[in-house]
Amino acid sequence: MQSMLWDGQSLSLLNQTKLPAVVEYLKCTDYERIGEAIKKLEVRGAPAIGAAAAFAFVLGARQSAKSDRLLFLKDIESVDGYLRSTRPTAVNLFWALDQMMNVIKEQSDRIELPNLLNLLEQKALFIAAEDKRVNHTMAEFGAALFKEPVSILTHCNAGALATVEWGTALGVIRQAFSEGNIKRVFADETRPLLQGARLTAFELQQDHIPVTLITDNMAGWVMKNKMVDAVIVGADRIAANGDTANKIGTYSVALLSHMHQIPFYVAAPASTFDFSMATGEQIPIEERGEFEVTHFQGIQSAPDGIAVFNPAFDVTPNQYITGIITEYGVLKPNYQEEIKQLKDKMEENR
Ligand SMILES: CSC[C@H]1O[C@H](OP(=O)(O)O)[C@H](O)[C@@H]1O
Repeated sequence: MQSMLWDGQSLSLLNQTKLPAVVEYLKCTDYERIGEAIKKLEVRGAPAIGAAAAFAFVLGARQSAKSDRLLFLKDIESVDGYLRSTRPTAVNLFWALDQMMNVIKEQSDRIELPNLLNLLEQKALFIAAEDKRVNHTMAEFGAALFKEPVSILTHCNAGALATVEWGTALGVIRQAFSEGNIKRVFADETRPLLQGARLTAFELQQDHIPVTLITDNMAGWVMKNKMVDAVIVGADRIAANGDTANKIGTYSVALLSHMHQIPFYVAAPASTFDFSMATGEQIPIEERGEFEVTHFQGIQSAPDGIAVFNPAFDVTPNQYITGIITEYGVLKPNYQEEIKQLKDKMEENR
């Protein structure tokens, strides 16, 4: 199941708001439509958002292509600005757009426009290919944590549908399953948009991985009853001290894991780290509309006019995180120092 497909002229996005009942691809031929898909969570998940934005940037650059170099640069700035405005929390969106803008800054006054457009497409393709490679590398490091069959709880969807392929948290689970070390996966349904019920349960069932769906308020009880050996979740932004933003409800799962002395792992590529943010206090938390909370599958489930608070993410302080699984290995506390070393490794690889 591919979250997106690039054919050289358009980006086809698997419409995740329709899953699991309907498998439908949206053929996007302009950057605004991809931006709209990110806003509406037709495509969602930090790495998937980053890759989709990179291809949107390619389409936007082609739409902006004109002989006047200054006008082209002005247009591309507005394409970049629009894409950056689509969702605020997943840093992969901004990381990917920085990668694309760097091509413009480094090359735009050195090469002809057709060659620049080709370079941009190569960069977007590289971002997508790297996501696939990184997910598999990270999965091997994560699976090595488990030497015998375990039951895992996960929250939201950090699978192939949240990335270009394979997944981060679900990538670790897929690898551990292939090594015979997954007994069962508990998937939190993940209110209000049900990424766990609609997407994680769907992905794992498709892969014949034993998955049990639970409502979010059951996580504590399955832990209390010793039905969970470890928790693995994804991430949308990790601060320089290891504080991690992820889907709303993750913080509660982390506290429950701590209370029940269950290892709590975050799985995320290096592109999810925000080295400019000292702690999680500074991570912008997206707030979404009330309809998502007052309606369940389109049916009103709360009184008219009720006040609603709908933060799409929360932040788990680093002290509740047992390890952060990356393509560079599993980071352990003291995260400040380990994340600095990760940053140095990234710069060496550049
Ligand atoms: C592999 S990152 C997935 C990450 O993104 C999800 O948020 P959303 O569905 O709103 O894009 C959730 O936080 C996942 O853990």
